[in-house]
Amino acid sequence: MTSTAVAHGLRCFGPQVYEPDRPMNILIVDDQRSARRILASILSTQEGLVLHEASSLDEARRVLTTIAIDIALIDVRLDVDARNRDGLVLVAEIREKSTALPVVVTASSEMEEIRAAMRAGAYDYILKDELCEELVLPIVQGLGSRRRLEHEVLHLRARLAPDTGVQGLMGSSEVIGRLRTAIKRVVLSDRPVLVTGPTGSGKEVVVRAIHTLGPHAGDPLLDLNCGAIPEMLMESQLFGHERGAFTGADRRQDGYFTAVRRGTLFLDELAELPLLLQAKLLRVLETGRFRRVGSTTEEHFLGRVVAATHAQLDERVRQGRFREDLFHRLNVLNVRVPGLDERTQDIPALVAHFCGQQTRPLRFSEDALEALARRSWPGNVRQLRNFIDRLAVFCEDDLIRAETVAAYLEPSQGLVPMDDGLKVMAHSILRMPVANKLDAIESMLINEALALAGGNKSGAARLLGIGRKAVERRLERKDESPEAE
Ligand SMILES: Nc1ncnc2c1ncn2[C@@H]1O[C@H](COP(=O)(O)OP(=O)(O)OP(=O)(O)O)[C@@H](O)[C@H]1O
Repeated sequence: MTSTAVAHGLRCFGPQVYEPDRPMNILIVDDQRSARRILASILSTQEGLVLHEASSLDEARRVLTTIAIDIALIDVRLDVDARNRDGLVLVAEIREKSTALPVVVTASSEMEEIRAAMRAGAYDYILKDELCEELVLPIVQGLGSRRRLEHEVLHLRARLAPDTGVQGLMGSSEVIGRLRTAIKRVVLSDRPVLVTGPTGSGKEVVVRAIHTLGPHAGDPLLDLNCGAIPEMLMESQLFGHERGAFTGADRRQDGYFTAVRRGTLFLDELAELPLLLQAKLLRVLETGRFRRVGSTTEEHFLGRVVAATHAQLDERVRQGRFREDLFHRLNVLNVRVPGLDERTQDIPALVAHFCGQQTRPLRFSEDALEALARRSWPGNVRQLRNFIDRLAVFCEDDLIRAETVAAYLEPSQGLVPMDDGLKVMAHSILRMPVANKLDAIESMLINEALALAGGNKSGAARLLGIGRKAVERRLERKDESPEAE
């Protein structure tokens, strides 16, 4: 086998990486070197193509496992034996397991073979007795345009995402903007994704957006809670099982790895996955293959794994409760969903969204929204949603005011604890476009305190929690500073 491109090291038969500007990978499969050379010399006149060659079915499979092949030109007979039809086997396998576009290369006298190839899913055929630029290049160029269009559609879909796939993700803060960008980036790859963030922050919403925006949104999104079922049962749910594999296995059963097809397998609460299954999952991610319980035959996993956890996985690794190699494998594409306290600016949009889901009209006054922003939300967006659901049931007024918020909040849900409150404040101050933030904040605080105390320095000092002299010193310093002139 010769391969002029660096292998992408991807995970399964027909890996997909959507990069519109990358060169087109062409695989020439023929047992005769001279035939491969002729095709290669015709194609080498074209820019933007990277050629790969394979002389047998097995070699072709190996190339397809490691390189994102776009077009495969396949001789039907891959052996001196005239009965050999390995090329047709390859066409069928490619259509089942890959996004490569197969084209058969055969003699014009073999009409039956051509028909069989088209039935197996070949996109076109090239006649061996007419191998020339005029006939080969239009086919390859046509399929190349098709592939580029597919890539472009994916990119455009991802760019238009604010109005489509991430529409369930409410909020307009900078933080949520960055989250949307991260989602759109990971959609362009087919590697596993790890979604992290505190409980109730919206990890599942993010996983759904990744699936919806991806190229296989029409295939299933299956979710499995790794902490909810016993290990044995989980293994058979994930991998499927053969008839008689264990007591009660009275028929062969597909698992999630099969049923998901090219869709998304969402492993929720990943940190709870038992160690044995962690090893098995790693193998699937590395080889793209798995075995049912009780089977000796390997099958291909075609979908994408997206895992979520609110646990600190690196901490679990240190404790020996989570495999380091699996952590690194998954952590390549990490999407972090921030907690609600990091994006209190999103509260009005979230409130409007959840109010819109009620069966009665409900709205919040400005001061009520401010009161919500001052509270801590350890249960994050889920807790906010539950709070609004509760108000919708128990509160008679349609307009919610700050007093109502205070009355209906759970007693345990006090104001933001002082440290946390200061932290949230510090986060937003640090993002402000102000040159000297420390000075700006100090003078703002002093001015506010003076205004509240009616210009009385002692009153302002009491509000600030410092002495009157300290207030005066700071006011003098302010007057002397160059900006004050
Ligand atoms: N940005 C958001 N916009 C709209 N709804 C949201 C948003 N984030 C979360 N939600 C809603 O909040 C609730 C909790 O979200 P979700 O289940 O995605 O959280 P999670 O992080 O997966 O929680 P857990 O860690 O407990 O599994 C859901 O009802 C979800 O629809």
